[in-house]
Order: sequence, then structure tokens, then C-alpha cells
Amino acid sequence: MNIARVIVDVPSSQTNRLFDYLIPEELQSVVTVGVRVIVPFGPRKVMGFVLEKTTETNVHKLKPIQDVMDITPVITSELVEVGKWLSDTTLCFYVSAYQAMLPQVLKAKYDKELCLLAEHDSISYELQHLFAGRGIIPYEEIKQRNVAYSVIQKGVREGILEVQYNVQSKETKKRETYISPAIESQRLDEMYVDLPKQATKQKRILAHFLHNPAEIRQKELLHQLSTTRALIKTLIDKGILKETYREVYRDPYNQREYKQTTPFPLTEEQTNAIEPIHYAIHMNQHETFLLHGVTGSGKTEVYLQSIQHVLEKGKEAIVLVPEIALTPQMVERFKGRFGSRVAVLHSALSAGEKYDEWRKVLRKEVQVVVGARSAIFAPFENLGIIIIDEEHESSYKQEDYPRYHARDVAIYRGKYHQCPVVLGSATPTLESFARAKKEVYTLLSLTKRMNDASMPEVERIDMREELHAGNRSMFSRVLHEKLLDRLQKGEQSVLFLNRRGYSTFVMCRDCGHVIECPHCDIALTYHRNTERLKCHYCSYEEAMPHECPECESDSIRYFGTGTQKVEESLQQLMPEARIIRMDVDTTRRKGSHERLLTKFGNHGADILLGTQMIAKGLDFAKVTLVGVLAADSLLHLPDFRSAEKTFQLLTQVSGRAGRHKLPGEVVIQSYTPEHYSIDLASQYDYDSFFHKEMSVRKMFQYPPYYFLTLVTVSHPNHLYTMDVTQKISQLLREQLSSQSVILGPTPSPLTRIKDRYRYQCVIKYKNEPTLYKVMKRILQLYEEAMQKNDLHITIDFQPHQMM
Ligand SMILES: Nc1ncnc2c1ncn2[C@@H]1O[C@H](COP(=O)(O)OP(=O)(O)OP(=O)(O)O)[C@@H](O)[C@H]1O
Ligand SMILES: [Zn+2]
Ligand SMILES: [Zn+2]
Repeated sequence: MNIARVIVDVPSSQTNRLFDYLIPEELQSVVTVGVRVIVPFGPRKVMGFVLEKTTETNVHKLKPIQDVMDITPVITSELVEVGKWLSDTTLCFYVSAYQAMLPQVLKAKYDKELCLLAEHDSISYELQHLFAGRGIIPYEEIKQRNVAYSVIQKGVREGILEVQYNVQSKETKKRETYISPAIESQRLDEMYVDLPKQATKQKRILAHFLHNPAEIRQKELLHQLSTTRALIKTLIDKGILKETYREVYRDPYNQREYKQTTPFPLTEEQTNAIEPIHYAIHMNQHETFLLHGVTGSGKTEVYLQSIQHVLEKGKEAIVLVPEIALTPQMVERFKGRFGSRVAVLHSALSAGEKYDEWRKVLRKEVQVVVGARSAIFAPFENLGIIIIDEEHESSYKQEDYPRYHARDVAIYRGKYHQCPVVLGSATPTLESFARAKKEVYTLLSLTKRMNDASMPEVERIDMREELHAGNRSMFSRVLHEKLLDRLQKGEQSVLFLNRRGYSTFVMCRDCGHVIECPHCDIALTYHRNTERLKCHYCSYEEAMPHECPECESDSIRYFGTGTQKVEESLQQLMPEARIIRMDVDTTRRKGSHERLLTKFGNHGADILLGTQMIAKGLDFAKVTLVGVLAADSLLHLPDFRSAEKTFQLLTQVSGRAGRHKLPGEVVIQSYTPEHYSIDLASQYDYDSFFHKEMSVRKMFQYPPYYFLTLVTVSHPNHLYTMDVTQKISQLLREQLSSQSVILGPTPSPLTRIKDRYRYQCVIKYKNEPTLYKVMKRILQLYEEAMQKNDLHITIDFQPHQMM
């Protein structure tokens, strides 16, 4: 008896296990580990992942699998294991773990189609019958017409057939037409002679194929012979030529030419850093490296040459970069070195594009993936290295269910494949650096910039003193002066404004009333171009009021500094400066990010003004001044990592100046310039910062000395939310060891979002082996309330956001 063991798509604790199903005769060959199937489940039919095949079961009446959704597996056998581990360590359901690994098109209910990639008369009779002269048919017809899946599977393997997802967009079916002779060259020659003299255009086409019988892209043919489609069509109808289709990938980087780059001879520091990595690659040995290199020290070149090694061994590489740093510049460096062997995965791609890139991996058409967080699940089967650039970035932690950290997944996969994992950063997280100090990770250091360029000089400006001196503008006198100086010299400047906590809110000057979102406990943000107030959490919006809703005064104004407002003031201050503003508003449209950067790179502007998105990865030769407008805006977030984040951000931003021949300068404006994270960042003193911050963490019992787990409860009813959180805290106190500290219940820093109240409790612990069990029990206890009563309980192990 052939039995499949299946995880069904019913996320609940009772169904979070394997169910046995009979594999019917006609599906024997196609049901393998890693394919998705449709199975009967109670009265319904649901999707499921096949995780195992067996011949024994203790279930009496086995139900048969209804249908298969994939012809070839979408989850590799390694990823089956990764999914189990993910589920155990983040407490998500198995099915959610597997869903998280797949591209969007495979998750949603898109229509599927079967495409024929070969010619009709070259395929088996059975397929001819199925396609009946068509190039694409609905997927369901396979079953309706009773064609065996094994036939389809064989066709897919041979590259004759292709399963496509009909994504609702214009770009779905990208196929290109190719033209070739339908007859032998001798016949072609005869035809040529037989054509009437005046049919010169047709003759020209035939002449082409007489000399070059190979198939040619129709587009190219039209162009080369300046002929028309109608003429080609005539020749096809006469049976002289024929057309075939080939699928082309929706590759957003396809049109671009990448300048091929060659490896640099490495500096001594780079050589010392790369040798242990090469050794691990060579010995097929897992080891986690922490590559600590100052900005502009050539970390990327170390990545590139490590990958080179891996490819030479016939293996594959994953490179993670933060979404925000996935700039065209970054992509270019990988494509430039490895060309079409690289797939790129990030959120700006359409669903169809992402699917195409992912499929290239599955089909082994590429050996390198460069992508954001979820690219860590790229279905390579022969990994030789995993690289995480800017390892300190909090975007590597998924904040939605399943709450995994890409670094943990990387190390799990690195162990599985016995290959090195490289974590790179100029400002490693305290956790990683502490691990390197304890030799859990191997520390590699790059202390110098390329060509011995010095780190840019940093000047800190106390904005309180500016105010006392009568300067009410948001630019200090020093910054203004330096900006003017660069403008005169024809050099470029980058101005950075932290977005968080610094948007514009509306306040009444008479009574101090701040306009908040009626559904969330947060001030609404003023949007100048539409004259409206918007909530950034729930998208609520309203018109800008003319008088205060509290006291009816008409002195209601917007405060704070948005990028738009900075741009206006800057333009007033320096009317002749050409400014590019980069923020969510100016980069919403596809490709605009790239366009703005290219323009700046071509010196189409003097000043680049922007938010977080300009803090990373930019490498422009003419940038000699970086200004940070409000360095403390991150410091005051309710987050034990706020000092660390401030240090990281300031270091990153400063790293944008003086990367090439011209020396750079940095100006940091702040209301608390004496704060240690600002002070030490301005001296590029990572080691002192590490020690100082570690002592703070030790004192307050925070990571990396202690582990944290955050439990957040939310519900529309305030009292009920408090009550549940209280009970959970109680249970934790009773069931966890006395070593663990339980803080709470307390209202979350964002106490209400989208009309839901939010309370939390935090567990601090060093060693708590029963934690997972206790947490699971709590989730089960409230499972019914979560399903029926709109209660949300989220458990975040090692949280990165305490909000
Ligand atoms: N061995 C080398 N010889 C000459 N130039 C090099 C070498 N290695 C790197 N470079 C160049 O030095 C510059 C800085 O290197 P790179 O961008 O790799 O540094 P990085 O450490 O990744 O920087 P950041 O962390 O700031 O992004 C780049 O323009 C790169 O092409
Ligand atoms: Zn008022
Ligand atoms: Zn809101």
C-alpha cells in the first residue's frame, strides 16, 4: 500500500500533525515528498504538503488523495526539515512554515495553465490530443480529459511542457516567437527560384534562411531585414516557414547591460579575512564567520571572491541584503561578476517576477541568489556558502508569523549543508559580536578603508546652542556653510532624516491638543500635497482641520519635520541647489528609486535628501558631505536597542562620505550630542561602544546577557485584554522556573492599533528548558478564544520590536 503523510492547510493545534492518505494508482508516480496535494478533510477539501511516503499506517479507513497541485516538488527534502525546525523554534504551525518558504503565486489561488513549449507534431499522440492545436490550456483539462499525470510529469522534465500560474497582470505570459524554415534547404532553394521576380521581399526572407537556417527571434528578423509580420505570416501559411514559441522570464534586470567585472587583487587585510572562509569552503565544513569591516573596507569584494570559490566547486550561494539596501548598485555588483548565474529576489518585484526568479533556482538555472529576508529559503540543494550582509539590520527578523530570524535559518542550513555562513557588518549586533568574542563565531576584521582613505571627520552640533544663538532653522550654521561650500566646488551632499518619530503631527498652539487617530493611539501625520492627515498604522485619514476640535482656536498647526518640509526649507535657504528627495512618497512607483539614484549618480542634483533608505549601500565618488539632521530621534523609542540602533545608523550614514578620492566630512545635529552612542559613533569607536553598551545590558538584564520573550495580547475589549494578559502572566509565574523574571502585564507602547487594545508581558531568562512547552500550553488554552472570539496572542522569541 502506498501512503502519503500530509500536513494539511488547517492551522490549528489539533491538526498540526501528519495525516495519512492513500495514493491512488494514477497518482503513484507524481506524489512525492514536497509536492502539494488536495485531500479530503472532514467535509472539505484542503491543500496539503506531502512530507513523507510510507507503506504502513495504523489508520483503518484511509481516504485517497484527491489530486496533485504540483508536477514537481516545490519543497526540497532539506526544506522539509527546515520547516519542522522552524515550527518547533518559533511555535508556528507546520503548514505556516512551509507557506512562508514559497513565492506568493504558489500561496494564493491563482489559475494554473499548462503550456506547450514544443511543436505540435513533435509531441506524443496523447499530448496532441490534449492540446488539440492550442498552445496553452487550462490546467484542469489534464484531469477532465483523463490524461495521466506521469505523462505530464515526463513532459515537464523534458522541457516540452510548463506549468504556469496565471497571475492577474499584463506581464504573465511572456513568450517570444521564433521563426525557422519548415522545409529542407534544398526545397527552400527551389521555392526561392520558383518565386516570381517581383516578390523581392519574400525572396529576401528566403535568402536569409538559405544562408542561416537556424531559428531566429522574430523581432530580430523583422529588424534585420526590415520586413513585416504580414510577409512572414504569408510564408508560414505557405508552409515554407514555421513559428515556435519560447517562454521568456519576466526578468526585470534582463534589459540592462551589466559591465562584466573581474576580481580585484585583494589587500592584505582582505586576504587574511578570506582565507579562513576559503578553507571552510574547501573542507566542506560549517563555520559561522563574523566579518567586521568598517564602511568602505571592501567587504563586498570578500563576498564576491568567496562566492567565486563556491561556484568553482560546483556549489551554490545565497546572499542576503536588507530590503532597503537592495539597490540597483548592489545588484549590479553581483550581476556584474556572475551575470546570468544570479537571481534577484526582493519585494519590489511583481508576484510573477518573483515566481520566475524562484523557479530559476528550483530548476538549477542559477547558482547565486541575492535577496531580502525570505530569500534564505531559496530551494538550492547544494549550498556552498550563505552570506548575510549588514547582519545587524532588524529587517532580517520577520515581524509577522512565523517570527523567524534569517540568521538562525542561515546557520541551520549551513550546518545541514556543511558550509560556511558569513555575517558581515561595520556595526555588528551586540549578540553577534559577543558570540565572536566567545569564539562561537570566528571573527574576521577589516579595519581600513580601501586605498587607506581615512574615515570622514565627524563634527557634532548641539542644536540647543543653535537655538540660544537665535538660529531657529533646522539647519545649523555649520551645516549651512558646508552645504554652500560643496555647492560651489561642484561636490555632492547627502542629508539624512530619520523617518520614525519625526513625521509631522498637528498640534494646537493654544491648548496643546494633538490630533490622533480615532482607532490607534498615535498622532496623525500631516501630508502637505493632499492637505490631509493620515494614520500610518491603519490608513485612516481625514482633512486638515481649520480650528482645534478641543478649544476651537484657529492656531492649529503642523509640527515636526517631514522630508517634504525639510526640502522646502532647504530650497528657501539655497535656491540655487538642485535637490533630490527620497522617501516613501517619492519612491512609491516602480523604478523610481533607481531613477532618482541614477540621476544623483550622474550629478543631476547637488543634494540627496532622504530617510533610512539612503543610509545604506550607496557608493558615489562625489559625495563629500553627509549631514544628519536629527540624530536623537531614534534614541527615545521605547526599545532597549535604541542606543545600539542609533550607533549603527550614524555609522552607516557617515560611511557614505568620502568613499573614493575626495575626503569626506560628516555633520551630526542633535539635542543630546553628549550621549555615548552619538559620541562614540562620531569617533568610529565600535569597541568602546560595545563595552559600554554591554555593561548597560548587563545592568538591566537585557540581551545578550538574558534572553527575552515577548507575549502580546490584543482584543477590541480593553478589560478583556487586560484580564487575559494578567492570567497569562500568572500562569508563567506559576509554571516557569524561579530563575525567570516575568515583567507585566503592562500596556504595549502602542496601546491601541486598529481599534484593538494591546497588552504585553516580557519574560527574561537565562536558561528555561520548559519555555516552549509552557508557551504551547498557553496557546492551546486560549485556542478557542482565538478562533471564535477574535483574541490575538502573539509570542515572539528574541523580539526585535518591543512595540
Ligand atoms: N581589493 C580591492 N582593490 C581595489 N578596490 C577595491 C578592492 N576591494 C574593494 N574595492 C573597492 O572599494 C570600494 C569599497 O568597497 P565595498 O563597497 O566592497 O566596501 P564595503 O565594506 O562593502 O562597504 P559598505 O559596508 O560601506 O557598503 C568599492 O568601490 C570597491 O569596488
Ligand atoms: Zn486647542
Ligand atoms: Zn489608525
